Amino acid sequence: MKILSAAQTRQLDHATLQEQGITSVELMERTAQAFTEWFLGQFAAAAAREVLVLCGPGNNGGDGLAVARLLHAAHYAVRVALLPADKQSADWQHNRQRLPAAVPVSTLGPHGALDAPAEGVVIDALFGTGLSRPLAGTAAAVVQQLNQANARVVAIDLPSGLFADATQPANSAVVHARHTVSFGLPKLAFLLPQNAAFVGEWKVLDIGLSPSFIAETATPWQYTDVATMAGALPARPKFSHKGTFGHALLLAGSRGKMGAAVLAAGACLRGGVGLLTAHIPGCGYDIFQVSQPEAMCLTDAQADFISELPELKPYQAVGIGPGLGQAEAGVAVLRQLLEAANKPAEKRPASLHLVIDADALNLLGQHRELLALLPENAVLTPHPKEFERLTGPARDDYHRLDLLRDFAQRHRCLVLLKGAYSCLATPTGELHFNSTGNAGMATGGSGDVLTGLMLALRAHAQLSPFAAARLAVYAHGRAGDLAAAETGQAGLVAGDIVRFIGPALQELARG
Ligand SMILES: NC(=O)C1=CN([C@@H]2O[C@H](COP(=O)(O)OP(=O)(O)OC[C@H]3O[C@@H](n4cnc5c(N)ncnc54)[C@H](OP(=O)(O)O)[C@@H]3O)[C@@H](O)[C@H]2O)[C@@H](O)CC1
Ligand SMILES: [K+]
Repeated sequence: MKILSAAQTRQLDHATLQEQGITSVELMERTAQAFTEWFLGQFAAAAAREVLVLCGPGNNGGDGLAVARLLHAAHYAVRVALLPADKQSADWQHNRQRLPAAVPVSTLGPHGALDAPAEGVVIDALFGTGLSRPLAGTAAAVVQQLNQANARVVAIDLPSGLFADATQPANSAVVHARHTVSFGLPKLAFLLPQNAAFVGEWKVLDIGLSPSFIAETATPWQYTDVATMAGALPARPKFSHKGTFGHALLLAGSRGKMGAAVLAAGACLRGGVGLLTAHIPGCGYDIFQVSQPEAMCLTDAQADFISELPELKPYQAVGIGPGLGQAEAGVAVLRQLLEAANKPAEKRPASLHLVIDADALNLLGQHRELLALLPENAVLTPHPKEFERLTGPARDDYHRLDLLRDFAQRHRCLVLLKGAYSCLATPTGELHFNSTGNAGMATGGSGDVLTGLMLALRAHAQLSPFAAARLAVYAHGRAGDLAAAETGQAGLVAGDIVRFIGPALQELARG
């Protein structure tokens, strides 16, 4: 699913009107009906039936007026408060006229009490995608009052004061919504941690916006949802054997961190790899063999950390990082691996796929000269701190996305920035935000599980580097969601994610 800019969203609205031969008032009515239907489902309890709708001067306010009329018709106790303005949009005026006289209407002032319903809901229809500058004056005062009242706020389209696709100045007034209900496509702002307190739970409702305009419009931002991923895992051919699904090598573990190697290996095996060999420090041999009998095991000359790179010929994919530690010997191993992957094709296995994570990323951050050796389509899986060690600090989440895009393009690699909406950057400059996963997965070992699953899918001959990476992050999140349904988020541990990789992949299998 694409994510469009605020400007493209306006064009999409216009294209929809032209294509479907409807007026903007009719589209506004469709929008208000979709919102109201969602609202009735969400707030059916008697106590929630007192509603204050705050309306700005544009079409977002027009949506609010139409919603007020529809909720009044559904027997909610609705009040409307208008933001004073020099002019209102034509569709706003249309819906103002249609508002039944029985709905009380007041005008907001900078000092007047907001009088938010204690048990009910405030609908924020002050500003949407037409926000052209930070809020000031009465609008800012109203938003501050609203936030202080700690009211249950539902924002229409966007929390007022929040830009759809750009950062707003620090300390500017933005509504803190419990729910944000938007239309057609998600907005970039919803996916960034810095906006979490403003956006709350978000939802996108289908209002039949022009599919052809969406298909033809170019955007770097994509949202990987369930529809995107249907059938993403190729079926296993009947006459396949273990070689069909690749032989992966995992370089992982150090004294005290063998669990990372065990978890990554488990995820790789559950990810459907044909064969897995792990190269681990000597101290981990018994631990590893006992806990992962399906994997083969090579031990390093060193007992406590990895100091050697094994012969790479048998493998299609190599994963390095989980529990590696930051011993200096790891730098030489990483350098040798990158050099081997860069050697001319006849001297190394065809298409050696690399997955680089955790301590291997920290080593890269400490030795940035190694970045020049990254082979094309290597996948790096940093969390924001690890990413910062590679690129330097970001000013805000939008700047971080710029750094991410730039890094992936410059080094021609895939970079997965992990977070609530993990973002996969491609060498061609696309940013794919993942939709699965939950806060229970913010727990030790979760990243190691992702590395193992990523490794399995990169070893899979039928998946392109990008398809494998996107599938891995989606399935990892989905496995976490299935696990949390059983354990709850607090009780979820990384091993639970491994257990649910099979069911998650099964949902995504091509029929
Ligand atoms: N078009 C359609 O068919 C559909 C549209 N839909 C709905 O319309 C919404 C977009 O509507 P919109 O474009 O009218 O913008 P909106 O956010 O209401 O505000 C614009 C007004 O606010 C003003 N203004 C801006 N910033 C300000 C500030 N800081 N402080 C004070 N004033 C400020 C601005 O004035 P100006 O910038 O010109 O000075 C202008 O007067 C969209 O989010 C969705 O809810 C849906 O129903 C789907 C169908
Ligand atoms: K709004």
